[in-house]
Amino acid sequence: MELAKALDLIADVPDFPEPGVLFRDLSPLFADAAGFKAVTDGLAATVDPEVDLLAGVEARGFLLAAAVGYARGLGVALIRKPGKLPRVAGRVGYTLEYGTATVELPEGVVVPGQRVAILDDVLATGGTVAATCKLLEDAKAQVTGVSVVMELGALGGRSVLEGRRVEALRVC
Ligand SMILES: O=P(O)(O)OC[C@H]1O[C@H](OP(=O)(O)OP(=O)(O)O)[C@H](O)[C@@H]1O
Ligand SMILES: Nc1ncnc2[nH]cnc12
Repeated sequence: MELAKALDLIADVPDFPEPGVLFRDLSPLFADAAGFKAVTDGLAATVDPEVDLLAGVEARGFLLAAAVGYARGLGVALIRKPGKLPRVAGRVGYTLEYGTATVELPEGVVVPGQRVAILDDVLATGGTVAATCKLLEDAKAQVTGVSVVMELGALGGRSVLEGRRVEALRVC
């Protein structure tokens, strides 16, 4: 499937999870075999060839990082929401378009000096990815870039990540 057609499978849902938020729901895209493949291939092409490891952000980022990791022969660091990890190497709090959140890095996953690319579905305010960059850099990893399916340009995520390589398959 053509990438543009795959991206058209993303549904816009008004007023979720709260009034005023236009939620970009990737569920129909993930459920479509050809669409999921097109987006996986599109994201895989954005990842620097020199990367050692991918980082996927819970929960939707897990699917994308796993698929791209398989396509590119790379492992995945699971960047998790609080309370899930038995051994926490680091923790960073941040604000989201609709609330506050925390991300955690598991122990024994990142080796100092490793080059890591971050994968997620949506870049909105950039809070999640900025927190993930800090988490990885606190662990002495080198963040090579960020790849997302959709960037919500009006929410300014790219400016929060100034100086970083940010690749989006679609900017809305
Ligand atoms: O750029 P930001 O403003 O930080 O927003 C983007 C983040 O928000 C969504 O995750 P959410 O926290 O809703 O979690 P989920 O994937 O578990 O649904 C999305 O999957 C990104 O991770
Ligand atoms: N509008 C939105 N749609 C989907 N995921 C999001 N994460 C933050 N804002 C979002």
